[in-house]
Amino acid sequence: MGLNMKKVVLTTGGTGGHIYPALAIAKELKNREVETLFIGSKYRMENELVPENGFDFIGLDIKPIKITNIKSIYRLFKSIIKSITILYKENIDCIIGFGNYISIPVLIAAFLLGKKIYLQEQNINLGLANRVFYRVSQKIFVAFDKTYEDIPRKYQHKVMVTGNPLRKEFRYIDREEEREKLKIGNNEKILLVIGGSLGAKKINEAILNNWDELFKNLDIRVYWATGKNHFDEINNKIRKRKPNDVIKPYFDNIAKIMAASDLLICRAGALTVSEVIELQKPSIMIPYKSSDVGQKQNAELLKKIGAAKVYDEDNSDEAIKEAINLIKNEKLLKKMKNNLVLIKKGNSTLKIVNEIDIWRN
Ligand SMILES: CC(=O)N[C@H]1[C@@H](OP(=O)(O)OP(=O)(O)OC[C@H]2O[C@@H](n3ccc(=O)[nH]c3=O)[C@H](O)[C@@H]2O)O[C@H](CO)[C@@H](O)[C@@H]1O
Repeated sequence: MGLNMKKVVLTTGGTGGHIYPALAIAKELKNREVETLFIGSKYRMENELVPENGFDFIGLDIKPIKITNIKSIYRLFKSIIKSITILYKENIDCIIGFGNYISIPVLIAAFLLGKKIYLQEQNINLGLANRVFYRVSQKIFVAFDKTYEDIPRKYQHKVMVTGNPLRKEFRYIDREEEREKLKIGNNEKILLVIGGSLGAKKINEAILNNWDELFKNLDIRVYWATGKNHFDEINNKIRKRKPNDVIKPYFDNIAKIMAASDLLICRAGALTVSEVIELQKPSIMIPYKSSDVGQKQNAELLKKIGAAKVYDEDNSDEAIKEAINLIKNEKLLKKMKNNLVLIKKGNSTLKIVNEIDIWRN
């Protein structure tokens, strides 16, 4: 590693939705011979996902912050001090925060040390961490035009609408080629069922409730990611399945399956939404209920342009029934697909990396 190499810290964690965009940026930085270091929580999935992708990672003792709990405040304080030590020693050129509480102590440390801060927001609505820091950031890269509404006019010059950085596989992929590789018949319909990066209990239950009906539809092949924690239970419960159905805890090759699919049943996590837009896939979305994570707004955007049908968690059963009908309605599927062209954003990773100012330091 050269003495004069530039160095960028990426702080992120919690779920795939916050980590994958950071990995996409890190890969592009690596292409440009910029060093990177990830800082996240030692308790969450970044702890494995980041090193698996070949990047340096430091996991801190970070847990959700409860301001009424002394122990939680003490832990926050400790992670700020630790972050200051790390950032000081590493002599970094800038830091990029990807939202989530995990980024908070690291960004506080960066602010105290006067480091350049950039932010990336995956969701339509600005999340809590990004809400705290946009004032002191150089720029905030957002995925959707609507996010402007969450930022006062005074700070809007800091906003750049780039779309979400997606894994590279999503950019260079062809539906027909992937269908051929998966040996999908001409009349076969592919239904992809995924929760977020951790799976979705409600969606799983609804699929189980409607499994007999799905089984009867011989022309529907189901690809179902249950989430790692739910897999064993589900696998034991299902007695009959069509030979082509694929049930797994998680698909590592999701871009390929998504490209090959005709319809998705999914949560409305920001990354899933951006991937669905990029590959122009019709979907039935069942957003996660908690208002903290903004999935409802993400889903509404697609509904508004006629690209997705949206169901409340409590109506998940109906959503599955609708999917079984919709997947046979080629005319409507085509229309939904075409409506997505309107909001495609192009290569966000390049736009962001081009904009980061580390060369003048
Ligand atoms: C419960 C929760 O906190 N959810 C939040 C979390 O979502 P979460 O990380 O769960 O969901 P996202 O949709 O943003 O990302 C999921 C990612 O996992 C991938 N995937 C999924 C299943 C699979 O089998 N294989 C696979 O690769 C998807 O392709 C996608 O890239 O962060 C998002 C981004 O800030 C938010 O919008 C969500 O509200």
